[in-house]
Amino acid sequence: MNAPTSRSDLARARRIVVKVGSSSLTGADGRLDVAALRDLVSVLATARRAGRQVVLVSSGAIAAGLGPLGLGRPRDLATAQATASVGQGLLVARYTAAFAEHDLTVGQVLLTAGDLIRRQHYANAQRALERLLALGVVPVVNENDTVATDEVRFGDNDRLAALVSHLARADALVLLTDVDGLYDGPPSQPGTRLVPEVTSPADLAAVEVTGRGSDIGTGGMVTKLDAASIATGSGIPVVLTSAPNASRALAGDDVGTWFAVTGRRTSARRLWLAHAAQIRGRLHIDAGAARAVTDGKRSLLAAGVTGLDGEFEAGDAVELVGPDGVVARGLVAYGSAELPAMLGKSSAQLREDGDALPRAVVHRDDLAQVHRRALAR
Ligand SMILES: Nc1ncnc2c1ncn2[C@@H]1O[C@H](COP(=O)(O)OP(=O)(O)O)[C@@H](O)[C@H]1O
Ligand SMILES: N[C@@H](CCC(=O)OP(=O)(O)O)C(=O)O
Repeated sequence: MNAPTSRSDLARARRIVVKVGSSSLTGADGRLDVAALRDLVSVLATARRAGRQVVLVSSGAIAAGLGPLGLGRPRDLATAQATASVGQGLLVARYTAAFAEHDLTVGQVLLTAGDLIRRQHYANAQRALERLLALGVVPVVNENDTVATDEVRFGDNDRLAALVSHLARADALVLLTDVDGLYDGPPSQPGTRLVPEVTSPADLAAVEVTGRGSDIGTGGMVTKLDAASIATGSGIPVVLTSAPNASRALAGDDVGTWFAVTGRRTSARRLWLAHAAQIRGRLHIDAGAARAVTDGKRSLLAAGVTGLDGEFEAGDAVELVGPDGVVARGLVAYGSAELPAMLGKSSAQLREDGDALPRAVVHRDDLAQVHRRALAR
C-alpha cells in the first residue's frame, strides 16, 4: 500500500512493526510482567486475524533474566549480556505460549547492529523476515545483546525498530512505551502537554526531551525521536503511545503522537550511515567541498579537507563538518594517520607524493547527507 498519510489511514496498514519497550513489560519490581505481555499479544493476534502482518520488536530480555538470576539492574556489560542470555529464552518462551493461545507461531530473530550495515547480512535478514511473514509467523525481534559489544550496539531497541521497519518494508511503525505519547517536556514536570502530531520540524521546536528513560528502559524519548526520524525520513509513518493504547493505535484512533512521513525510502546503507553508525572522527572541509558533497552529491577529495579530529581507520564512519556545521557522514577511505599529509592537495600533487592512484577521501557512494535534523535531538 502507499504509506499512510494520516493517522486514520493506519487502519489500512497491512504490514506493521510494533516495538514494545522494557518499561511496558515490567512490573514495579523491575521484573517481567506476564499479564502485560499477554495483553499485548492478544491485540497483535487480533491484527493477525484481520489479515495484517505484524513484526514485534520486543525489549525485556534483561528484565526477564533478573528474577532467575536474583539480580538487580546490571551495571556492567558482561553481566547485562549474561542476564540477557538467560532472559531472552524466557521472554520468547512467554511469547510462544501467549501467541499459541491464539493459534499463532512466533519466530525469534536476534539482530546486531552489524547485521544492518553489511549488505549481505542485511539481505539475509530481509529474506528470513519475508519468509517468516509469508509463513504466517509473528517474528519477535530483539538486539542480540549477548554478543553485541559497547562499540557496535544499539542499546535501546527504538532505532533497531526503525531499521527493522525499513528492512521489512513496513507500512507503519508503532512505538509502545510507558507514556501515552510525546510531551512538550518530561511528563514528570507539571504542566507539560501531549503533542498530538508531528508533521514538520516546527512541531518539535518547543519540545524538550531527555535521554533518561524510566528506571528499566534505555534511551528515554531521545532514542524514540531518533527512531521516528529514521522511519519517517524513509517513508514510514510512526505512532508513539503507551502499550495499553496499542489496539486503538492499530485501528488509527486518535491516541498518542502521530509522526508524518518526511522523506522517501532510501538505501539501508545510507540510512545506517546517517542515523546509526558509530562516528570515529571528523573531517573539516571548506565551503566548496561542503557544496560539492551536498548539492552536487560528489565525492569528497583531499583538496577540500582542511583538518581532522579523532583516530580512525580506513572504512570507519566520520562526520564531514563544513563552515556551518555537520553536512554529511561517510565512510573514509584513509586512516587518520595517513590523512594529515594529504590535506588540501590536488590529485596531481598526491601523485607527485607517490600515491599512484589517489582515491577520494570519501566516495560519493559512501556518503549520507545530514539534513539539519528533521527531528531535533
Ligand atoms: N518529552 C517527553 N515526552 C514523553 N516522555 C518523555 C519525554 N522526555 C523524557 N521522557 C521519558 O521517556 C520515558 C520512556 O523512555 P524509556 O524508559 O526508554 O521507554 P521504553 O522502555 O519504552 O523504551 C518516559 O517514561 C518519560 O519519562
Ligand atoms: N535488548 C534489551 C533492550 C534494552 C532496553 O532497555 O530497551 P528499551 O526498553 O526499548 O529502551 C533487552 O531486551 O533487555
